[in-house]
Amino acid sequence: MNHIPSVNLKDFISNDPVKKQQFVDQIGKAYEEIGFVALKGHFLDDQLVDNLYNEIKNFFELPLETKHKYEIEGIGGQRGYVSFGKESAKGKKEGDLKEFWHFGQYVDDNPALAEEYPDNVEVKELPEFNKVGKEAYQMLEKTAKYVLRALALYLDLEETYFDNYIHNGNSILRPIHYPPITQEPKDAVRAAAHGDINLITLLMGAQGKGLQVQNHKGEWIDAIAEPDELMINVGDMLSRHTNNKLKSTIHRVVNPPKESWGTSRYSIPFFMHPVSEMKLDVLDNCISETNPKQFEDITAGEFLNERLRELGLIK
Ligand SMILES: O=C(O)CCC(=O)C(=O)O
Ligand SMILES: [Fe+2]
Repeated sequence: MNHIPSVNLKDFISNDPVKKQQFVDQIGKAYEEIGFVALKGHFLDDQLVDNLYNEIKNFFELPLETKHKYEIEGIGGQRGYVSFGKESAKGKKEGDLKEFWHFGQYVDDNPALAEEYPDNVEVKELPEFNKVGKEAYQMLEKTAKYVLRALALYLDLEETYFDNYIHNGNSILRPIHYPPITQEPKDAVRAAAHGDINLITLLMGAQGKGLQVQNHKGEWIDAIAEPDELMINVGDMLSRHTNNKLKSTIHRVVNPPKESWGTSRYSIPFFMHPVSEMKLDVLDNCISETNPKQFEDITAGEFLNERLRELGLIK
């Protein structure tokens, strides 16, 4: 496969059972082969998308000393600002050429969990920043819930199988700024090759060149979305849970050609996580003689901690 298939979530949400089943089959097949789809018909409207880009551009343009105020020690970068070069892909020593922000879950019906998650960080200089971030978070979460319902059906589970695991899940909205490149980057890239940690990722901002996905032949293919599409991929948690029936595909963000070094890239992934207690143990119906169990039993919380350590975000 040398392109990313496109699907429309409206087909799934429609009351037409034929269209609904077609969506399930299309996304399931795409995730068994390339692990990515471009998705139309999501719940983000244009105004919200514009507002979010404005807010995050304004944030990243703040003076470094202001941004540093929002870099919180001791929480593995799980909320607030993470400065340039701090995160490196698993197994790589050079930091990625990016800075980013993390919005986390908004819990209002479970005091114990509200206590467990770090608080979201308020940006004082930008009065609309947190409101817009929260709205985008919740619309992406809603979109992800339907995508997971389709995948549950594809996996012969109850349609609402994931609903309880993702309610109040430990998901993260990560606006990323890849600044202009000002000196020879040597081995450093905007985002080195990696697989995502979480269940699924919904990515805003894949409209320009930069994001590349490795197909099963090992070739890098460009992943470019239409203006109204989100790029949505399988992460390692879902790949483990399905015994790699659904593929968490390695992807990267390459540096632009030298004549475009002066331009920034902004992208905004939403990493859909379940609650920490969810068991990622391989589903029985994904084990067979030809595909024996490939992964040890582990919870989502344990798996996340293991990976944050490998990324250099916790010690
Ligand atoms: O910036 C992008 O387009 C992709 C970023 C990404 O893959 C990630 O943050 O996991
Ligand atoms: Fe990624």
